[in-house]
Amino acid sequence: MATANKNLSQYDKTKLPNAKDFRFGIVVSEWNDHITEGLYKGTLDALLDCGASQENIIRWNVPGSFELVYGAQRMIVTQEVDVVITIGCVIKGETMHFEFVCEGVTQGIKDLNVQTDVPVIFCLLTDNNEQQSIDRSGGIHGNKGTEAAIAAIKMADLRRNSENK
Ligand SMILES: Nc1c(NC[C@H](O)[C@H](O)[C@H](O)CO)[nH]c(=O)[nH]c1=O
Ligand SMILES: CC(=O)[C@@H](O)COP(=O)(O)O
Repeated sequence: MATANKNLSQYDKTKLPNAKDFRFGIVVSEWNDHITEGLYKGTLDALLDCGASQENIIRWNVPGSFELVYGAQRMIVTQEVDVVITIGCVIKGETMHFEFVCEGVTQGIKDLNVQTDVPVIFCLLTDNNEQQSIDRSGGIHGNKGTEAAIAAIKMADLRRNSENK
C-alpha cells in the first residue's frame, strides 16, 4: 500500500505495549532540518502519548543522513537503549548523490539490525521533491516520525520478550 493510501500517523495505543519501561535513542539528521524536526516531533509526541518517559529518551544530532549509521552505532555501544530511531530526509538533487546516500544509509541501518542486538528503526524520507517530504512529516499523508515511534515500541517489546528464549 503506498503512503498516499495510508495515513502514517494512525495508531491504536490500546493495542500497543506500554512504553514506560523502554529507553529510546533518537538520532536526527540536521540536513533538511525543517523536515527532520517535524519528523522528530511526530516521534516524540507518539512516544510520550504511548507512555514513554522523557528521561528515557536520548536525542543526538548528526550532520546528514549518511551519518545516521555511525550515530546509531555509537548510541547502541555507549547508551543502554532498547531501540534506536534514525531520522533523516534525503531529497533528490541534480546528481546521483541521492541514490548513493539513500542506499548507503539503507544498507548501514540494515547492517546494524543484523550485527547488533538493538533494533534500529528506519525513519528516512527518500523523496523526489520537497513537497513529498512536507506531506510525510506532518502534512496530508501524516507523519513518518509517528510511524517510526510505533515501530520502535513494538520492536523494543519484541526484543524484551525474546531475551533468553
Ligand atoms: N543531500 C542530502 C544529504 N547530503 C549529505 C550527506 O548525508 C552527508 O552528510 C555528507 O555526504 C557528508 O558525509 N543529506 C541528507 O540528509 N539529505 C540530503 O538531501
Ligand atoms: C541527496 C543529495 O545529496 C542531493 O540533495 C545533493 O544535490 P545534488 O545532487 O544536486 O548535488
